Amino acid sequence: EKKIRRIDSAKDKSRAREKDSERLKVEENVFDVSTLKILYTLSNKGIIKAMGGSISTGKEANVFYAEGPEKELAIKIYRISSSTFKAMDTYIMKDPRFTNIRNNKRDIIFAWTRKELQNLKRAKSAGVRVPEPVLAEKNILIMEFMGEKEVPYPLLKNTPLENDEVKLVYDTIVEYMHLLYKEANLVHADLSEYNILIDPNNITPIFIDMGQSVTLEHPNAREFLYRDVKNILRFFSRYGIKDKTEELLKKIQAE
Ligand SMILES: N#C/C(=C\c1ccncc1)C(=O)NCc1ccccc1
Repeated sequence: EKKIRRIDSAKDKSRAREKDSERLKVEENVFDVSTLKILYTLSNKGIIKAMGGSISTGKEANVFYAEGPEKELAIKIYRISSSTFKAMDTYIMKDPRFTNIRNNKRDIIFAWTRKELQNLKRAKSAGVRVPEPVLAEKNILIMEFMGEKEVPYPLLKNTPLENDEVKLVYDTIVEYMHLLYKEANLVHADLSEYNILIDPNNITPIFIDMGQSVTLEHPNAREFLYRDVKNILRFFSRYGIKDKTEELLKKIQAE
């Protein structure tokens, strides 16, 4: 009995160590010197009062919680050593808003960060619920924190919907896709249950991650819209939603 307990606790310890090293590794390679300098400057300007922990990590960026002078903030830091900047290439090089940037990694990542800020602003003014954009500085994007007391709102992926909530959430997502298209002239281009938060106070959707969003002038805009529609229909089919792809595409592109 004692022996087993000892083994268990040893296992727990090694698991904890692994977790810490994992977290350290993640945070290590996103906080390069130039990024730290910017964070330091932003904190001297009073824009960031205190940095919190990591909210989510992706291949190309990390999102951290931070305390702002008034509200809670989310700080999205794009990794300069990001390996997926090749993918960014496709989205940004054909975007008429960014044709003139030099084809080097840092400039692409800085342009991408500015693009996410611009896209959030356009989405917001079109009436789509997104985190309030604050500023973009090199590879750092500051936006409103969507959550409460350091706990981010859950992803749609992790939010079981009651029957009487499904239609409202689905219709709001479709309305936001329509507003993005007609008013903001944008396609999200990575829309899925992984990039929609649900505000638990009123079960309403919030679109996040618009770095890859493209204007309708982008040669692949319709293909990206088609993919977004397929993702949303696939997810809501589990709740019995049976809209057809063509039908939804028409609704989103309608006057
Ligand atoms: N923006 C954002 C996110 C959350 C968020 C939460 C609360 N308030 C604002 C934003 C987020 O997790 N994005 C996913 C992601 C994609 C790529 C790299 C890292 C993380």
